[in-house]
Order: sequence, then structure tokens, then C-alpha cells
Amino acid sequence: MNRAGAHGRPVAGDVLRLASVSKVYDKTGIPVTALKSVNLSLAPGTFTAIMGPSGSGKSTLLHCASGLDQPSSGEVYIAGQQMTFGNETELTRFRRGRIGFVFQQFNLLPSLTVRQNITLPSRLEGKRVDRQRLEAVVERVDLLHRLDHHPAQLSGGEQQRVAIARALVSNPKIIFADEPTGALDTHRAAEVLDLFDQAVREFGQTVIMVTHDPIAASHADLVLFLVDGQIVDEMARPNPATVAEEMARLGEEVARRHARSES
Ligand SMILES: Nc1ncnc2c1ncn2[C@@H]1O[C@H](COP(=O)(O)OP(=O)(O)OP(=O)(O)O)[C@@H](O)[C@H]1O
Repeated sequence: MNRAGAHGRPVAGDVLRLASVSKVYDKTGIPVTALKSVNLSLAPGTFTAIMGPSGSGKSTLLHCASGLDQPSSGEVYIAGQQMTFGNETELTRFRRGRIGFVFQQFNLLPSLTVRQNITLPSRLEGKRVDRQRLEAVVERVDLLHRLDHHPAQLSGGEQQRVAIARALVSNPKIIFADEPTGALDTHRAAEVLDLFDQAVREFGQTVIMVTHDPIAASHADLVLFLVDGQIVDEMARPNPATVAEEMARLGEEVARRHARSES
């Protein structure tokens, strides 16, 4: 069980806590339950991967935990502060400074330089960018020589490193990464995963990442496995072979379950 255990008991100092978070999509009149009373707690300075078969609720979990979407019920806490799902302005304010994002498609602004992209969230907040932090982060992602370039002049891997620097520079409580290596070749993917490792070890960052890739997941301290909207298993000290095996096992279990419900 993850740190909160089956009952979602709070653990002092958690960076992320989900208490009985459920999500039902009901726009079309046919309700789809994507998350079923999920409890989860993450300690600071940890790297967690979320895996599961297609449609198991990984993206929904990431979106509800990061305030990109609103749970149907349950509570989300970031560093002890409850996320209030009032209006978009309130949520944006809550996320700023607390939450960093890294997406599969990088989401950089093409008209801005690398430096401007990295510092944009702080500038939107009206905060001065800490020069020392900026330098340390840019050096760590090895982009010092590219600060005045535009995203179109960079490779995919370099663009993702800009996105990671952007997420790191404001020193958020937690970084949510959605398939961050999905658009990269193996070599670039490894570089990006090493950066997450270093962000956790050197900067004490907390990272939670959705991935389909057992190799990417094996960089995490802990892998959580989702099936039908529930965390059904977890694996500490994962390696690519054990993660792939577990995914195969869960895939077979889901296929059997669906075959039974159809017969
Ligand atoms: N906006 C929506 N409206 C209705 N149903 C949705 C919506 N978004 C997701 N779902 C459903 O919720 C369930 C979980 O979806 P989710 O995208 O979270 O899964 P996932 O594990 O991230 O899938 P994948 O690995 O294929 O990206 C699925 O059954 C999906 O069809």
C-alpha cells in the first residue's frame, strides 16, 4: 500500500494527498467512472510513476491531483493545503508556485526564447526570478548555451529539457509529468528521465509521472498500478522487467474481467 494506506490516513509532511478521490464523467448522460475512491500520499523528495492499462484512469488521476480537472468527490491536498475547486482563477492561483507541469508535447511558446519560456510562469505571477536558482537549473539541464534560442531551433529532447527547467525554476512543491518521454527517442528519453532523477536527488523535488513505458517507470522509487480507476498494486525499486511483467499480468486480468462481464 502507498503511504496513506487503504484508509487514506494523513501522514505528516505529505506533499500530495488524495483522500477518497472519485471521478465520474457524465456529460453525455452515460456516466463513466474513471476513478473510484483513490487514496494516495506522497512524501517530499520522491519519484513516483503511475502505470496501468489503457483507460485505467491514469490521466484522470493526474488531472484531478494537479487541479487541471475537478474530482466528483474527495479531497486533494498539496503540502497540507486543500485544493479548492472554486473558479478557474482561484485554481490557477492555487497551482502557481505549488505545482509544475511537464507534458508530452512540451507546451513551449514558440515566439519566446528559451530564457523567456523558463521564466514565464514566475513573471506571470509577478515574482522576481531567483537568478541563482535559474542558473543552477539551466546548468543542470545543460541549456546555458541555448538561452537565447527559440523552441523551433531545438531538438525534441532539448525542448523537453526547457519544459523541465520551467517546471523546476519556481521550486514547486510537486511536478506532475504526463508521458514526458512519449515523444522522444530512447536516448533523449533517458536524458529526460536522468533529469527527473537529479531533480529529486539534488533539488529534493517531488515528481509524479504517468507513463506507458516500463523503462521510464523503472527510474521511479515507486510504481503505482491502476486498474479500472483503483490503485491495485505498487512496486518499490522497480526494474523494467518486473514492471513489464506486472503490466502483462494486469492486462490479462483486465481482459478476463471484461470477458466475464460480457458473457
Ligand atoms: N472527458 C471524458 N468523458 C467521458 N469519459 C472519459 C473522459 N475522459 C476520460 N474518460 C474515460 O475515463 C476512463 C479513464 O480515462 P483516462 O484517460 O484517465 O485513462 P488512461 O489510463 O489515462 O488511458 P490511456 O492510457 O489510454 O491514456 C476511460 O474509460 C475513458 O474513456
